[in-house]
Amino acid sequence: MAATVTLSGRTDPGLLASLDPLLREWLPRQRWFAGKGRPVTGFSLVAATELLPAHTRLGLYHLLVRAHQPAGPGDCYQLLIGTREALPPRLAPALIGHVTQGPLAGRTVFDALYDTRPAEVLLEALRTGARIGGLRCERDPGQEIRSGLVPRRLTGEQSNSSVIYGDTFILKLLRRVVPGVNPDLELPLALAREGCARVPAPTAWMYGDPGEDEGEPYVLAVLQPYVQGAADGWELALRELAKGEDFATEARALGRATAEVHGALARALPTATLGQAQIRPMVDGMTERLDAAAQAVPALRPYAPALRTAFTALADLAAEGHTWTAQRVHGDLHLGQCLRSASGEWSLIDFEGEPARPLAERRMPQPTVRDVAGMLRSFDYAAHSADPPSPAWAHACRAAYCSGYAEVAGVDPRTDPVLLRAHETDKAVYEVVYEARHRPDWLPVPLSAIHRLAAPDLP
Ligand SMILES: Nc1ncnc2c1ncn2[C@@H]1O[C@H](COP(=O)(O)OP(=O)(O)O)[C@@H](O)[C@H]1O
Ligand SMILES: O=P(O)(O)O[C@H]1O[C@H](CO)[C@@H](O[C@H]2O[C@H](CO)[C@@H](O)[C@H](O)[C@H]2O)[C@H](O)[C@H]1O
Repeated sequence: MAATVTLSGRTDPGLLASLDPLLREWLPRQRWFAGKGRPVTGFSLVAATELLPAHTRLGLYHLLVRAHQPAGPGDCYQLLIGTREALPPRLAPALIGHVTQGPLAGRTVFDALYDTRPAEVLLEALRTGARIGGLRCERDPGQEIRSGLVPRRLTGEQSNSSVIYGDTFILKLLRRVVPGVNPDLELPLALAREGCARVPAPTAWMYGDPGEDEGEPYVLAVLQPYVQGAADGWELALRELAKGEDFATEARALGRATAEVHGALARALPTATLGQAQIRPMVDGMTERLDAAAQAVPALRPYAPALRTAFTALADLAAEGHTWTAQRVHGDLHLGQCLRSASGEWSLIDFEGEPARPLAERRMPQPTVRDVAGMLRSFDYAAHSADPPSPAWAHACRAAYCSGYAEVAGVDPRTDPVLLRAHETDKAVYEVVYEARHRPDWLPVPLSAIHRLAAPDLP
């Protein structure tokens, strides 16, 4: 590991000032930038660690940078910034820009996750349990990490950024970070302790010291075994749809896998009973999200009154004295979070929850139907992304998934239609906002579901 120097934003204000104009251009263009649609008005440095000396052939900074935007304190992002005199052509897509002022004047800066050496530096830090300035790595002593594994950046649309090492491990570098326990590490660790093999067990992870006035460290990165030769559920579903094949057998297996993970989470972490006092704020949250979504996406507005009845029906049941069990759940389960290994076994990944929600909310016990609703929506998504759309395919998958779930959990999610409809509606509303913000071309897919959910009794 190279010698390291810890810098502090407060003692080296020139560093961020020199990057500022470049980051203003580059950051909002990144898929993982959460503040789309609002201008970035400035940056402040939460932490800076020099991992490779800045003025050598390849310099490397680890930065936690707060991007200020109108309304609110702004989000904190994890950046791995490489500096070189010039970029070789292979790194052209990683370009952030050419620095003209301050301590890095004359250097070209780039997203260092595209480069091999910075990715090797990260793995080495994790392998050795390094402490570098405010960065602190920990690892599972029971899992071996060989040195010298060759890194390659995962391409594709992601909420974070990942690097695969020699087809053995995958490292997820969280991009928008908040201080505190992150379910993307917390839940897989708990499941590993419980002996649940449906989720890759974390091998090593990295924390960042909190900034001033922040109590808890940041979880910055998680390394886990790479499921070799895996295909994700979304790819597989689209492939079968294109061939006109049904997916019910896989959907059933996915239902069983989901129920196994839920069972292990219920054993590993606290559960709760939800009565009126807990359902009321849950329903208020769903209603507020719907109102905010209707505000942001005009196409949703005509449906809002009918969608609201899905939430009031749940509140009414609670008022009559119904109670529900809640536990920790995945929180953002969809086909893309399910990996089928070469041997046909399903694993679940990405326990971060819905990235836009506050951490405390994502860590609260919830009805397991939240995840079931996510998967049911996903079958619908696949069927309505197909040309022509295939509602019958979605219907068969949804039924098979619920049956598979019931085989393991002992309870079929369809036996509580009010709870299920409220969660599916909440999910579809989330998707409308997500697509409007990130992939406007996809907006018709959740909107078609909104149309159906608003008129549940139509054939
Ligand atoms: N353990 C794993 N084995 C194989 N591929 C993985 C593994 N974990 C993640 N992936 C791949 O990486 C992609 C992104 O991972 P994910 O945890 O969903 O990140 P993000 O939060 O950025 O969406 C997944 O869609 C999957 O293709
Ligand atoms: O990036 P994440 O995997 O954490 O999740 C976000 O992006 C997903 C899209 O990549 C989005 O999922 C939606 O689109 C999927 C098809 O691409 C579909 O299978 C899902 O059912 C649908 O929700 C997810 O909502 C978002 O949080």
